[in-house]
Amino acid sequence: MAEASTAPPDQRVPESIQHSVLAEFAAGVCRDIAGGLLSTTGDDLVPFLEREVGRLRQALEDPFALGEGSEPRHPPVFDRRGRIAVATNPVVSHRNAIAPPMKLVRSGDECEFTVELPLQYQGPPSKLHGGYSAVLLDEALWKAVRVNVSAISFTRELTIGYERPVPLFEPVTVLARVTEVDGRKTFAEGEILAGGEVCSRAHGLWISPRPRE
Ligand SMILES: CCCCC/C=C\C/C=C\C/C=C\C/C=C\CCCC(=O)SCCNC(=O)CCNC(=O)[C@H](O)C(C)(C)COP(=O)(O)OP(=O)(O)OC[C@H]1O[C@@H](n2cnc3c(N)ncnc32)[C@H](O)[C@@H]1OP(=O)(O)O
Repeated sequence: MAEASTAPPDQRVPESIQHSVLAEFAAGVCRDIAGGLLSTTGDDLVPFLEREVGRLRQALEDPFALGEGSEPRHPPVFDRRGRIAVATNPVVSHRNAIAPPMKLVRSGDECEFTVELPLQYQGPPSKLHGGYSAVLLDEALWKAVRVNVSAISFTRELTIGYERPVPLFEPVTVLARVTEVDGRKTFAEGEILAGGEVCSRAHGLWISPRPRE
């Protein structure tokens, strides 16, 4: 077990680069299995699973081949209390197999993310499930609030407008920005775009908890 530290986040990584890269690679294989189980049937199923398990076995036999020159996206860090913190976020963490993962491209007054959604996120045929559009927008708008307001805030209201279906299997862009700060309340808005066209719009309210008396 790693010893406690008071080092700030991102200062100490309590596992080797190879293990962090291996964990993120394994999460990627889990994602590929999740998608492949929905697109692979009958006689193709066993060879598909053998291939995926084989990729994992090969990585376990030679983790250095994986880590060669690559950096983990989300290595564990020590949090402010000195506890090991793994990035569990179900939208952006490369170590979380249920995250697509959505990637931050630009951060500032406006935050921009890119993401490609595979089959496990399907609602209508070849289109994104609407509830998952809300997940992507919640995360993106929360990030814009996090970047622009120092206190941690939580989603209080989130309204989504579905204007066009969001396609699977191709890169889509998610944009988000803060529109107003009023004490503990921060208002934000954003969009999901595909091929330059707006598919979904969101606006919402984030509130930072009232300081303890
Ligand atoms: C490198 C360092 C990093 C450090 C990071 C450290 C820690 C990170 C920790 C956490 C990370 C958090 C999230 C990351 C994950 C996900 C990102 C996506 C975001 C989410 O997924 S997050 C989950 C879903 N989220 C919730 O789980 C919230 C549940 N909820 C609550 O926990 C409370 O609801 C709370 C605390 C939000 C507020 O509680 P409260 O009691 O303080 O609020 P209250 O009711 O007093 O309202 C205050 C003022 O807002 C006005 N007001 C209310 N509603 C309004 C409306 N609709 N329109 C206009 N005004 C409105 C009132 O009228 C009043 O106004 P006034 O002050 O003027 O009277």
